[in-house]
Amino acid sequence: MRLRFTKMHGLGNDFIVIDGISQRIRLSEDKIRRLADRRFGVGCDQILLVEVPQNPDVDFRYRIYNADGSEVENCGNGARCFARFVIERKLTGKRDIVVETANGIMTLHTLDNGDVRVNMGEPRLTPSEIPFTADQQAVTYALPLSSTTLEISAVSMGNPHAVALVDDVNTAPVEQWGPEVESHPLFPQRVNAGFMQIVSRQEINLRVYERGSGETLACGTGACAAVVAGRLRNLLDSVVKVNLPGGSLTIEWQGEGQTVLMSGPATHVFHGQVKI
Ligand SMILES: N[C@H](CCC[C@H](N)C(=O)O)C(=O)O
Repeated sequence: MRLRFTKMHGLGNDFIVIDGISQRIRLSEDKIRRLADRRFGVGCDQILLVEVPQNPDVDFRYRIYNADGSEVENCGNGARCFARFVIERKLTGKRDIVVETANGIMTLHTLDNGDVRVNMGEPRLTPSEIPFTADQQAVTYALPLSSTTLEISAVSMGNPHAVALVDDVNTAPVEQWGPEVESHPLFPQRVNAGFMQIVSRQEINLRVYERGSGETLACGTGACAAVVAGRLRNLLDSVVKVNLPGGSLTIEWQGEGQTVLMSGPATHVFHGQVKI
């Protein structure tokens, strides 16, 4: 079949967005991997598949797939791109768009400057919710790797994140540590691995080796998880500029019991069709 899609990105974290309402499609893991392949396919970090909402109180529903074909619960950069997608296709005239993903319901707010602000919900910190194997909840945990032991925070933004502090993101061995953390046995559903450098109490540098996609130029849920981890360690204030290789996001978290707000850009690249 010929599949219509829209290519988009959030700070270089790139997506194939598919309208699964006007075109009936079943995405097998193999089809996802072929579409996401940067040489044999279109190429992307994740695929967003728009579906008819199950819940009458939401405007849209979409599913999220990593490049390796795994379906996931949440995607921060994808949420911003989704808002841009439905606005550009005139599927809504709303400034506040209520969407449903596997993680639950989120509100996407379009800002006057073209950016999108997403209420990412409350972070989950109990090991069973992440999921992470630990005797009890703690601010940090020791995570043994083959050549070192990392001190990580474990945070769920609907999807699991391990966040480690590094002195300099540019010299941190992300290529070596990332894959080991991603598939560490203490994370039964694997994990996104964030490497955070504290610049000040209002700014961090961050690299993320994403579960199912490898290192990306930006990770929205990873930026949220890093700020939560930094605040729990009393290293950050409530509004933080997060510098990722692809650009910067603003993350706000007032503390436990509060939701995390993420603001940043979403970019349309091109419309396309592909035979699958
Ligand atoms: N790789 C992530 C999903 C995409 C998250 C990221 N692209 C974002 O912007 O939050 C996971 O397996 O949980």
